[in-house]
Order: sequence, then structure tokens, then C-alpha cells
Amino acid sequence: MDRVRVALLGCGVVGSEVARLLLAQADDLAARVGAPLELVGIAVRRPDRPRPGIDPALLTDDAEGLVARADVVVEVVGGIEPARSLMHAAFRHGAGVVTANKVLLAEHGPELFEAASAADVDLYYEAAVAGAIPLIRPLRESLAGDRVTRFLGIVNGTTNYVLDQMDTTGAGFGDAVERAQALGYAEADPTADVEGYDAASKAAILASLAFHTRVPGEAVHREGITGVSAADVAAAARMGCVVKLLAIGSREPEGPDGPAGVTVRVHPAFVPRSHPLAGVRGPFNAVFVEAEAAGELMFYGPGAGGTPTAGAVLGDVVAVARHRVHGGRGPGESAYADLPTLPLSRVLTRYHVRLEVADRPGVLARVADAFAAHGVSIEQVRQQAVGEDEAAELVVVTHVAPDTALSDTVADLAGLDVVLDVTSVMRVEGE
Ligand SMILES: NC(=O)c1ccc[n+]([C@@H]2O[C@H](COP(=O)([O-])OP(=O)(O)OC[C@H]3O[C@@H](n4cnc5c(N)ncnc54)[C@H](O)[C@@H]3O)[C@@H](O)[C@H]2O)c1
Ligand SMILES: N[C@@H](CCO)C(=O)O
Ligand code: NA
Repeated sequence: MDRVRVALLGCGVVGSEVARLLLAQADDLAARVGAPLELVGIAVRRPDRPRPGIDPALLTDDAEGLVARADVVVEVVGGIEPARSLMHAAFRHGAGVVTANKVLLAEHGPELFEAASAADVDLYYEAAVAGAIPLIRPLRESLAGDRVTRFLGIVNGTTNYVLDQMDTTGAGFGDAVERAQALGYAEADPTADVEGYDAASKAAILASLAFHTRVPGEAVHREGITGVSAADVAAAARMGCVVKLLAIGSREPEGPDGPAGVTVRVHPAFVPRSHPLAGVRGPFNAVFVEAEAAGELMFYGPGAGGTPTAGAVLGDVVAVARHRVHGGRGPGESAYADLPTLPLSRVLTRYHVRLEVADRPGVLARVADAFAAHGVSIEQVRQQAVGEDEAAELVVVTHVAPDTALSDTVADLAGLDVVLDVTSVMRVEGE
């Protein structure tokens, strides 16, 4: 093969950087691949729009036609359609695909991996989870001989920036989101990030890979950070913790509560300041992976941004192009373990519960009784007066308890006449 033809679909934040780096590093990439990479075209919606540094002759609005002329298709359009159809078209034409599209993989991964396998071509997606951080390849290849038992990480840069601002400046949620938008971290519509959808797609992809099973995006338990208040962040600080949006996947053994399987969840949690994840600041990402032989591994770096993400895309382009030149293909989907995704009731966690209660004799005992009635053991209780009236804030930290026992406790607490409000319920993770 005297050259590898690369088609780029999408020329936005990531795509424009992929195009720039492909051209700027052409000689190095050719040496690494064993043949030159030829950028044969860039599919865009508006080919007439000038794009600095990009030859207008490369621009086309005929994405289908471009895909038919490529050996490697880079999909950085995002969303479900037309990305999904274009990837299928690439496979039909015998082209390998590199994508950064976590939404598409979390929703339609199995179908796309099957199509790639049937066509005997590659589907690579390092940039889809935690941007530039090498994470997909270590899970898919370096840890292929090990048994991953758990991952715990920060996989959304926007929400990490927002929570970090709330922690370091005392800002409220709304102000912190506005700062994230002003800096270009958060989109004009930040729903996918702040409601945890983006992190849930990434958690689904990581869990599928790590546990050799299929976890669809909708099977991930998802809570965003819109309910996290400045008071929650301050309460975390008083406990020596910081609030982080975590993505957690875990193998659960067979037990009295049900069969073996996996749990996968995304939610805000208190993380002790001594834990390495607490030190992940601003828009950075980090993922802890625990494996039986390797022990604890941590992957850290920029989880987003045009240039870092384009670097991860190009790493995949080199791998897929090498296979075109030298033959063979990389590992495909590995879902042989076929483990069920278990309900959250199988998860054991510590909880931090904040209540507003009447400040009179016997209240503490009644609150403690509600926890005891569901077998939830209390580790710490702290009370402080609030305002002038006869109310107090009560903070209860539990020992590990099943999720269902805690939610039943909270329902009972909310029904007590001495409890004026259950202000917040947060999990405590990472100890
Ligand atoms: N931006 C990041 O930091 C980042 C990080 C990791 C992964 N990703 C993923 O990379 C992908 C691209 O993200 P982005 O930030 O570059 O988005 P973007 O919105 O900046 O770019 C997407 C581009 O695709 C174009 N487009 C849409 N429909 C098209 C079509 N039918 N034909 C041709 N072009 C079309 C849009 O006009 C836009 O220019 C997404 O899947 C995203 O989730 C982005
Ligand atoms: N919106 C994502 C981009 C990377 O997928 C984030 O904030 O992490
Ligand atoms: Na990555």
C-alpha cells in the first residue's frame, strides 16, 4: 500500500485540530505508519465557509461520497445521525473507523462493533472517554491479561471545573456554570454535562471494556450535579472532603442479595481530601482502575479540548492505518463475560445526610431510631443551631449501608414531624 487515504467527518473543535495535526506531522506519521497518510477530504455542513489553514479543495458536503474514497474514516461530527449511518457506510466500503463519539458508542456500540467485525476492519475510540488520557487502549490491550475489579473516576471536565470553582471560591452552582461557559468548558446548553449524561455514556463504555460485557448507556444509574449546593460543598469541606462527580463501575460477587454482575453509576459524592481524586482540579479528568494482578492504577490528564482530543484521535488513526499497511486488525469488542448490570441496591456506600430538625428534647433519639430501624449504622452525628428559631442542622454520617436501606431511612426521616427538611443526601466514596 503506497498511501492510506483518510477521510475526516466534521471540522469543529476536534476535527479542525485533527486536520491541522495530520498535515503538520505528516512526515512523522508516515514513518510511524509505514506509508503516507493522505487527507482526501473533510465533510462539513458549509463547504463555502473559509477555514484558516485548510485547503478549501478538501471541503465537501458529500460525506457519503467521501467515505467511499477512504481507507480510514475519522468521525468527529458527534451525535447519533448521520454519524451512525456514515460509520456503517465506512464498514461496507472496507474502511476502518476512528471516533470520539461516546454518545453513539454508549447507545449503539454492539451494532457498530459487530458491523466492524463482519467487515474485518477496526473501530477505535480512545478519544471517546477522558479525551487525551490513554485509557481505552490500556483497558483493551495492556490489561487484557488481568481481571479488572473496579474503576472510579472523574470523566467529565465541565462538571469537575464547576465543582472545583464551588469548592475554591464558594461560588454557587449557577455562577460556576457561567464561568465554565465563559472559558469554553461548558456548552451553551450544559445539560449533557451537568445532568451526568456525558459521564454516564463514558461509564457505560468503560464498564463494557473493563468487565468484558455489554453495558448500555441507559443501564447506568445517573445523577447530575444540578442539586449540589454551596451548602453541600461547605458541608463536605467541614468533613475534610470535596464534592466530585464520580463514574464508578464495580464487579459484584454472587451473594445473598442476588447473582454476580456489575454495578455502574454516576453521581456526585464526597471524596476525602487525602484521596488522589480530590486533587484533580479544574477541567482535568482522572480514573482509578483496580485489577487483581496490577493492583491500583491511576490515569490522569486533560479529558477534553480540541488539541488534546485530536492527539488521541491521531494515535488511533496511526494504529488503524498501520493495520491497513501491514495487515491484521486490532482487538474488537470483548463481551464474552455477559454479566448482568445489577440494580443500585447491590451497592454498599457510606452516606452523609443533612437534616433540618426541631431543636427540642428527644429529637436526636427519634432520628437515630429511623436509621436503626433499617439497620443503618451511624458513624458520626453533628448538630448546630441555625438562625434564631428553634431549628437545628443535624449531620449524620453512616457506616457502609445498602442503597435501599438508606433510601428507606430517608423516606422515614422525611415523614417525622421533628424533621423539618432532609436537606441533602450524599454518598461518601474513595476511602
Ligand atoms: N470537544 C472536546 O473536548 C471533545 C472531547 C472528547 C470527545 N469529543 C467528541 O468529539 C466529537 C466532536 O466534538 P466537537 O467538540 O469537535 O464538536 P463540534 O460541534 O465543535 O464539531 C462538530 C462539527 O461537525 C459538524 N457537523 C454536524 N453535522 C455534520 C454533517 N452531517 N456533516 C458534516 N459535518 C457535520 C458541525 O457543523 C461541527 O462543526 C463529539 O462526538 C464529541 O463528543 C469532544
Ligand atoms: N463535555 C465533555 C467533553 C469531553 O467529552 C467534558 O466536559 O468532559
Ligand atoms: Na482517552
